[in-house]
Amino acid sequence: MIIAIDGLAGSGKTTAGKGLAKAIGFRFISSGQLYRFKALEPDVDLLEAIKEHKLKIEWDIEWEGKGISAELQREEIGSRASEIALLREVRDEVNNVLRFVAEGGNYVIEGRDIGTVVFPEAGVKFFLTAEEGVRARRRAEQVGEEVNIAERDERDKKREIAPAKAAEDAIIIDNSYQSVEETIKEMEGRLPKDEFDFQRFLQYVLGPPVRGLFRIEVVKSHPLKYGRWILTPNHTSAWDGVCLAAVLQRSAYYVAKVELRRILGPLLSILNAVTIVRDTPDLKAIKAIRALLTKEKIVVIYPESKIFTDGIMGPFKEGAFYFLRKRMAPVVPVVIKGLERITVNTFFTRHVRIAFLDPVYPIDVFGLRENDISDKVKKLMVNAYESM
Ligand SMILES: Nc1ncnc2c1ncn2[C@@H]1O[C@H](COP(=O)(O)OP(=O)(O)OP(=O)(O)O)[C@@H](O)[C@H]1O
Ligand SMILES: Nc1ccn([C@@H]2O[C@H](COP(=O)(O)O)[C@@H](O)[C@H]2O)c(=O)n1
Repeated sequence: MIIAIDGLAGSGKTTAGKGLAKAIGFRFISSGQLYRFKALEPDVDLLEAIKEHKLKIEWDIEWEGKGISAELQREEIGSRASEIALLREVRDEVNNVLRFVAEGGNYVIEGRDIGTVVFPEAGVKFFLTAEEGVRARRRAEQVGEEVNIAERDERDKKREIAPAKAAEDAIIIDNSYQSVEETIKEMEGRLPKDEFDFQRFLQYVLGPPVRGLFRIEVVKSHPLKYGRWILTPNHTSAWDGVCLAAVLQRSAYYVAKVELRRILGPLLSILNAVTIVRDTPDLKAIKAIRALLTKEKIVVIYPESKIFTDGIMGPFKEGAFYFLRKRMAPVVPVVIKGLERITVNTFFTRHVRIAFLDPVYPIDVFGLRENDISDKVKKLMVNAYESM
């Protein structure tokens, strides 16, 4: 999901955008930083640098392994950036890079034309504004020098290509007299929520007893309330899907082998399962998963594809990482420990621990093959399992 934040200089796009991204577990990109980088290094081909992993633009810009945000923040660079931002070829280059990096990810992206030009299909669009005097004072405090914000506003608003303006469907927030926290809270309150379904009902009703019965402890969490995610848990028991559902704040769509339909029948659909024929490229299932991700849902795919009861993870099938390599969604590796070799005698003495590892985004694995991606994620999961 893309959340676009546009607005004029000093309206708080970067500060509130980063805060929102942290609160909801998304990554953040400042497009202004890219224009600033282009002003500083005009000869660098941005897309090539990204593909070679030399330029990192998420959160703060890193160039050849070095953070350069302080340098980019200088007023002189900001002013030069707003001049080169008038040029069509520079805008096209920056926009291509933004679209390339963000494809299939969950991002908050700030700028002047994110909702109007770069991502007109963004899931939510905000336009932040504040009185000119307030913005000028904020900017001056940030850079420690007097700032002519009116001149920059004029250039950004009146330029012919992609002028800074609110998209027709943008939510406009005037934060002149708001704290940063109030602005973030207001934005989060405007994000689209999932519709209530049967699985969500079960999570409400059965979540607390299941958490109590298995003494579930989430040892590492990641916010998953919004956006599209693929969860790839290890599979030690038929109960791990139940334990996972009991700690999620949303419904998830479980990818299950088609044979389960014979046992569970229509209950499978009510529980949001997507059935898959194993060991073949099941195009129907791939299409169904792609559609769910486009609708910003959570999909659970077991990379081992069957249960390994003894706590030693089995070989990972590459299919789970197809959607990551095809840039459709980030993967959150999930490690579940404490359900191994479950028997009637040990059922009531379980202490289940669950870790949601840091998400792996399509851009992180650009250039890797599916089996390299699967090895990389398995290594992360095995290390986490052994340390839990
Ligand atoms: N309600 C608020 N929301 C966001 N930022 C605020 C708010 N109140 C004060 N600020 C302050 O405003 C300053 C300017 O914010 P920020 O740099 O995020 O603006 P910006 O819109 O990204 O500006 P630019 O486009 O020039 O980079 C920051 O120091 C921030 O702490
Ligand atoms: N989407 C964008 C983002 C920025 N610009 C131009 O870059 C200048 C620097 O941006 P900051 O947000 O870091 O201040 C800005 O003044 C704009 O001229 C842009 O055109 N489009």
